[in-house]
Order: sequence, then C-alpha cells, then structure tokens
Amino acid sequence: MSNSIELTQESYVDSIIERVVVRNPGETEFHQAVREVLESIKPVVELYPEFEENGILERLTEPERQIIFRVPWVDDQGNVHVNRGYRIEFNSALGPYKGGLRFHPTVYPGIMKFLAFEQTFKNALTGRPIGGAKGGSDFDPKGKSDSEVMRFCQSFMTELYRHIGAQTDIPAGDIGVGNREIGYLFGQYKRITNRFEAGTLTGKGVDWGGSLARTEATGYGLVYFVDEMLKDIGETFEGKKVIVSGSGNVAIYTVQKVIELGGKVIALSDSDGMVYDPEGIDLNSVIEIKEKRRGRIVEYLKTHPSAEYNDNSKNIWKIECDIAFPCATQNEIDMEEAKTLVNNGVLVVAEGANMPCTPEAIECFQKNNVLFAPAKAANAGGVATSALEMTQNSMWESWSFEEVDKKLREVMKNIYSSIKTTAEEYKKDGDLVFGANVTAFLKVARAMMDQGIV
Ligand SMILES: NC(=O)C1=CN([C@@H]2O[C@H](COP(=O)(O)OP(=O)(O)OC[C@H]3O[C@@H](n4cnc5c(N)ncnc54)[C@H](OP(=O)(O)O)[C@@H]3O)[C@@H](O)[C@H]2O)C=CC1
Ligand SMILES: O=C(O)CCC(=O)C(=O)O
Repeated sequence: MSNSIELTQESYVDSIIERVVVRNPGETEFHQAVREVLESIKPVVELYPEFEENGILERLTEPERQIIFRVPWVDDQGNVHVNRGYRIEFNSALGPYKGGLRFHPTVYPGIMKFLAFEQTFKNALTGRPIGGAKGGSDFDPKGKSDSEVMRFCQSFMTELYRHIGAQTDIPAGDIGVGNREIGYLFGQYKRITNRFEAGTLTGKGVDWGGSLARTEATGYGLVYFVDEMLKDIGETFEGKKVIVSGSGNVAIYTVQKVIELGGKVIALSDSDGMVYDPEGIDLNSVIEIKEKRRGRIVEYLKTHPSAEYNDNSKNIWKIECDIAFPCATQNEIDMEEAKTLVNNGVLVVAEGANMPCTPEAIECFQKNNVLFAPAKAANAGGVATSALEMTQNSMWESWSFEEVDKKLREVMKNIYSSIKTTAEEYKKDGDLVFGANVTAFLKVARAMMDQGIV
C-alpha cells in the first residue's frame, strides 16, 4: 500500500515538471526554477496526498494572472520606440502580489515567470503577508538620458496602474530599476489616479513614503544571513577574503556590510568585466562610479592603478576567496566556476542575486561541504524591508534607520533558524536549499488548501 502511494506521488511531481515544460515552451529559466523547487519538495509532497487531490502543484506552477502590454515611448531625437511590458501575478495565497520590476534587454516571459515563481516562496519565508509577483520590460536603461527613462516609465505605468494597488499588487525595484525609476513610476501613478497611495510601490524616496534602510536591505540582509551561518561553525567575517559579483544595489550594500564586519572584499564586476584589488575594494569609489555616475567598473583603475581589470566578468570566480557572494544575475556560476571555487577552498557561497548558481553548481558545493545559502532565503531582506515600508505607509509613520535595520536583522535570523530546523526535521541537516523550499512550500500550500480551489 505504502509503495503504491509513493509511486503515485513521485509520478505526480514528475508529471507536473513535464507539464510546465510543455505548457511554457522555450522558457528555460522558468523550467529550471520549477524543477529546483519541485525536486527538492518531492519527499514532502509524498507525505500529503491531499496536495495532489487538490491540484496544489498544478495551481502553484501556473501564474494567477499574466499581463503583457505595449510600451511606446519617444527618445530625445523624436524617434518612436516600442518595448514590451510584463507583470506576472503568480500567487496571492499569503497576501497581495509583491515583487520587483526588471528593466533589461534580456527580459522575456521565461525570466519574468522564474522570478515571480521564486518570489512566491521567498516572500513566504519572510513571515510577512505577501504573495509573489514580478514584472518589467525588455527596455535597456543603459545609455538613456534621464528624460528618456522618465518617458519610458510614464508610458509603462500608463498601462500598469490599472493592475496594481496597496491591497492588490505592490511593485518595487530589481535590475535596472532603482530610486530614479521608482520615482518616475510613482509620479505617473499619482497623476493618473489622483491618489497619493504610498503603499502601491516600495523603494520610494525617504522624503515621500520610502523606508530608511530599504536601499541597503538586500545586501545587509544577505550578510546578516551569512553571519548566522558563520556563527554556527564558530566563525566570523573578521579577516575573511570575500568576492562579490555585480556592482549594483545588492552588491554595493553587501560590500559595505562585509567591510563593517571586518571582512576584506577583493573583487567586484559588472557586465563588461571585473576588478581585482588585493588591497581591498575602495567602496566610495565604486559608489561614485556605479551608483552616482552610472559608469563602468573599469573606471575604478583611474583612481586605483594598482588594481587589475579583466574584461570577462566570469573570471571573478577564479580568484581565491573564503566567501563568494554572486550578486549580479541568474546562472552566473556554472559547474566550471563552482569547481574552481571549491578547488580554491571556498567556505561559503551565498546567493544575493536570484538563481545565480546552476543546479549542477549547487550540487558541486553541497557535495564538497561548502556552506550554501539559497537566494530565496539569503536575499529575502530586500522584500522583507519592502513589507516594513508598506507597514509604515499604512500607519503614516517613518521609523529610524536603526529600527528598520534591527527588524531586518531579526527577519534574517528567523529565516535562517526556520529553514535550518526544517532541514533537520527531515534529516537533511545543513541542506538549506531543502529547508527553504519545504518551509516556503508548506506555508503557501496550506494557505491554498484553506482558500479552496481558486
Ligand atoms: N534590488 C533588490 O532589492 C533585490 C535584487 N535581487 C537580485 O539581485 C540581483 C542584482 O540586482 P540589483 O543589484 O538590484 O540590480 P542593479 O541593476 O542595481 O545591478 C545589477 C548589477 O549586476 C551587473 N550585471 C548584470 N549582468 C551581469 C553579468 N552577466 N555579469 C556580471 N555583472 C552583471 C550589472 O552590471 P552593469 O552595470 O554592467 O549592467 C550591475 O552591476 C538580481 O538577480 C536581482 O534579481 C534580489 C533581491 C532583491
Ligand atoms: O522589494 C520588493 O518588493 C522586491 C524585491 C525583489 O525583487 C526580490 O526580492 O527579488
């Protein structure tokens, strides 16, 4: 009897993976994200036949709503351009849809769906009442003037506004969407709706409804998470050699917190290349180049001639380090980079970006006893602080930096301890990928069961 139940349940999970591949042809990142979650929760799904009876996995892998729209805009020379806009409202079992917007030329449905699917589980881990969504456009803000970015954001919001709201769907930033873009998006939302509805977007300017520490939150939260992992093995950041890929929002504030805790960051990158500074990266220069001037990381050499530059950003993983933080984009660490990191004696790999390590790379880290922190847990500090921004908005309050930072630290500590405990309960001690997937899945699945077939 128990054998037959096991067989049925196993084929249920496999059939859902197959179904996702068939129903979403060519969307490889989405297939990858679904496979990663479903394969790891398989033994748990087997324990609860009611999940199959209620079509939980069929519903969990199908977005509740997918919005695709035209975004026309005019450049500074008067030429008309047309981009494509997306909002994937994936799952609202735990609360209103919540997740960032990505503006990058590689954006297509496969990337939007993988991000929105992941966001559903990440948001569940934060302990805040938020569902999962993601959106964006194939628009490339690089090289565009502020006026062009403003006109694009206004056009994007002219369609998006009808789908979002503080109780419905609350977008925020992601790659290519920072404070500037959120400002333009919010301005247009306010103009169209005639409502100053602060809780509709997060990542706002601190003078008009934004939360202190939201800018820093993803990077700081990532480092707080790893600090907990290190504590468990009697270690700290003190004196550790650290590599951080990317040089955007997540990377910059990861570097800032690592330095504060005594670590030494020796390399950073952007999509053109990487810099290696054995003396320790000078963060103020990076902030000036990347955050203020929107320049290229190679410019670091102008003020730091002893640093080295390499025009292949993947080469960053060849540098020997104790802790690696991939904070740029999906699938930036494949098997080859993972093997190099392992051979160089890496102690911890923690994902700041969403899905930066391929499944083969994760397997390589886990087989070689590298402590591995999956994105949906380790980078959840950003969205958790967005939820704190929503709370402040609904209370018409602004909390101090210290207050928000303290809450962020508690959230990261709680995520670490809950996913670690889940892994132990299922005799998978130390497997934080399993712990994160199962903890989040059970929370979302049980809420879906409570709410009926919707
Ligand atoms: N912002 C947030 O709160 C959160 C973000 N994330 C994730 O973190 C990651 C980074 O986001 P964020 O920092 O906000 O984005 P930003 O746009 O601020 O920065 C992205 C950085 O990554 C670099 N980059 C992009 N592609 C590559 C590549 N192929 N190789 C090397 N570098 C690359 C960019 O370089 P260039 O300047 O050349 O474009 C840039 O430095 C994403 O995966 C995002 O989904 C996760 C949780 C929350
Ligand atoms: O703050 C948010 O709502 C979203 C952050 C985000 O996009 C992410 O966690 O990947």
